[in-house]
Formats: sequence, structure tokens, C-alpha cells
Amino acid sequence: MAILIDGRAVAKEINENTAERVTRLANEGIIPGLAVILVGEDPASKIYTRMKDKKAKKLGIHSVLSVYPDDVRQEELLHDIRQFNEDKMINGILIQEPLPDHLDGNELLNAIDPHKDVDGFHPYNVGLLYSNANENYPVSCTPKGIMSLLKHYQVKLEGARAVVVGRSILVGKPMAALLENANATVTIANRHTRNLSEITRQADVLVVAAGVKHLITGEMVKKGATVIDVGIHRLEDKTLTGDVDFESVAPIAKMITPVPGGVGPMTIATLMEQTVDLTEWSHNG
Ligand SMILES: NC(=O)C1=CN([C@@H]2O[C@H](COP(=O)(O)OP(=O)(O)OC[C@H]3O[C@@H](n4cnc5c(N)ncnc54)[C@H](OP(=O)(O)O)[C@@H]3O)[C@@H](O)[C@H]2O)C=CC1
Ligand SMILES: Nc1nc(=O)c2c([nH]1)NC[C@@H]1CN(c3ccc(C(=O)N[C@@H](CCC(=O)O)C(=O)O)cc3)C=[N+]21
Repeated sequence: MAILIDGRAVAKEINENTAERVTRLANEGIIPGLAVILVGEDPASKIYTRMKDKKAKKLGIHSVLSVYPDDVRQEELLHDIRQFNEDKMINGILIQEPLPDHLDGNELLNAIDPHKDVDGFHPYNVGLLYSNANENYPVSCTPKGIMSLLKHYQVKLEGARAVVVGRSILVGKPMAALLENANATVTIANRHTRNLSEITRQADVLVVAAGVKHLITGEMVKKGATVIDVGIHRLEDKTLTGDVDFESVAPIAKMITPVPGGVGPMTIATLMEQTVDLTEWSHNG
């Protein structure tokens, strides 16, 4: 049976460290600020943005949750984003995904000041990640949190074969870039990938972010692999499960993340950590 990667425990450590950093900043009269933009009534988004708001406040971060109706106009959002850009109390701005179809998400993203782009989705920051730039910049919180987990559990990445299932701008693409920057040899799979199991079976490190319940089963995993499950699916009985069929994969893997209690808590902890990063960077020139 695989070692269980405890995302809650590592997230707790990160949050404790973040709280200490917030206290240190407070002594200099600085309070980190986070603005979360939520459009519409998606129930999951409502839960996640509330969790982020609550955690921020608990850590001493100034948190603003801006909620808009489903039919909000693009111009109103652009106006408010620009206002957050100018606001000295705000260090991080996040637009919760998914957005309603009538909005141009790219234009909204591009309107965020890259130095306040706490999700790391702005093309400027994506470019820095792809060039493995030697400077401070924000990176998408879920893959960054996964890197913290891998480091905490001392998973060797240099020279390892890594496979990422999924290529979203939120998870798959930045995950692959981070693994590559850590000198792994990376393959990215998508919906059109032929013989997925042939590819996943080569992975020393397998990260699954496809949004397909139990896509990965035991016979698709190499013995001794480290398996990271990003997927989140709510079942009829309200329990959560992932993109990985835990039951058949856990006996084969060396280490595995559970759902819940794996990647999810790390995403939020990393968001808080990165809000404080952005605050410190903005004050250190
Ligand atoms: N725990 C956490 O903190 C987070 C969890 N999530 C969860 O992770 C999952 C993925 O999220 P996200 O990246 O935003 O999802 P998207 O739907 O944006 O992307 C899914 C990706 O998976 C690919 N894909 C879908 N089906 C297959 C398949 N059968 N074989 C290979 N590739 C496939 C798609 O390929 P193509 O590009 O060809 O369509 C696409 O690139 C979701 O369940 C989401 O809820 C997301 C963010 C954070
Ligand atoms: N701009 C943007 N940034 C995001 O980071 C972002 C987003 N949009 N849209 C949606 C996804 C999803 N996401 C999660 C965050 C925390 C948990 C989490 O804490 N999960 C807990 C369980 C929570 C529960 O019980 O519901 C766990 O896995 O243990 C999950 C998923 C962030 N996302």
C-alpha cells in the first residue's frame, strides 16, 4: 500500500508560516490584501471563494470578496479590476473560474497588473514560467502547491519521467512547466492522446488533472510511481472523489494523494502564501 501524501498537514505548515510572515509585515505597518472576483451562482465556486476569504481573514490577510451577478457587463469588471490595480491595500487579484460565456476572460486577465496576478495566469507571468526566469513571479497555485508537496515528500524530479494528464492554463500547462524547470522529462496528454495507458505507465511521477472521474486505474500506473490526483468530483452522496481510482492505484503506487485532503488544501495554502509573496516583492522593489 502506498504512502499517503497528507496535503492537509503540509498545508497547515505552510499556513502557520504564512501567519508568521503576516505578523512580521504587520510590525512594519503592512497588511497583505487579496481581492477575489466571483461572477454568477456556480455552487462550487461559491464554496471555494468563501473558503479562500475565510482562510485569508484567519491568517490576518485583508480580504475583499467581490460578487457579481451572472449578467454583469465586461466593462464593469474591467473597471473594478483597474481599481484594484490602483488600490494600495490590494496585493493580489484573482478571478474565480469558470466565468459565464458572455465574458471575455482573456481580456479580464490581461487587465490585471502582472505584479498583482496572484493566480499567475497573466501571459507575462506565464512567459516568465516558460523561460524559467531567474526572478520572482507568481505561478498558478495548484501546480505550485503540488511542487511543495513533492518537495516535502522528497520526490526526486531530476531525470524522472513525469506525465501530466490535462493541459489547462489553470493546472496542466503550468504543472508541466514546473516539472520541466525541475529537470524532469515531461509528457503532456490531452483528449486526443492515443494509448493513454502506454504513456501513463512510463511515469515515475504522474499528475492527473483531466476532470474525468476515475480516469486512471491501477493497470495504467507503473509500480512505485508517485501519483498526484488534482481532480475533484462530488458524488451523489456528497462525498468527494478524484480523477484517480484510488482503490486500484494505491496498492501499486509508492506515494499517492487522497481526495479530499491532498491537492485541494495545498491550493488554498499556496494562494495565501503567494499573496504574501506578492506583498513582500512589491515592498522590496
Ligand atoms: N484540487 C484543486 O485544487 C483543483 C482541482 N481542480 C480539478 O481538476 C480537474 C481538472 O481541472 P482543469 O484543468 O481546470 O480542467 P479543464 O477541463 O480545463 O481541463 C481538462 C484537461 O484534461 C484533458 N482531458 C480530458 N479528458 C481527457 C482524457 N480522457 N484523456 C486525456 N486528457 C483528457 C483535456 O484535454 P483537451 O485540452 O484536449 O480538451 C484538458 O486539457 C477538475 O476536476 C477540477 O475540478 C482544478 C483546479 C484546482
Ligand atoms: N481563478 C481560479 N483559481 C483557482 O485556484 C481555482 C479556480 N479559479 N476555479 C476552481 C478551481 C478549484 N480550486 C480548488 C480549491 C480548493 C479545493 C479544496 O480545498 N478542496 C478540499 C475539499 C473541499 C471541499 O470539501 O469541498 C480537498 O480537496 O480536500 C479544491 C479546489 C481552485 N480553483
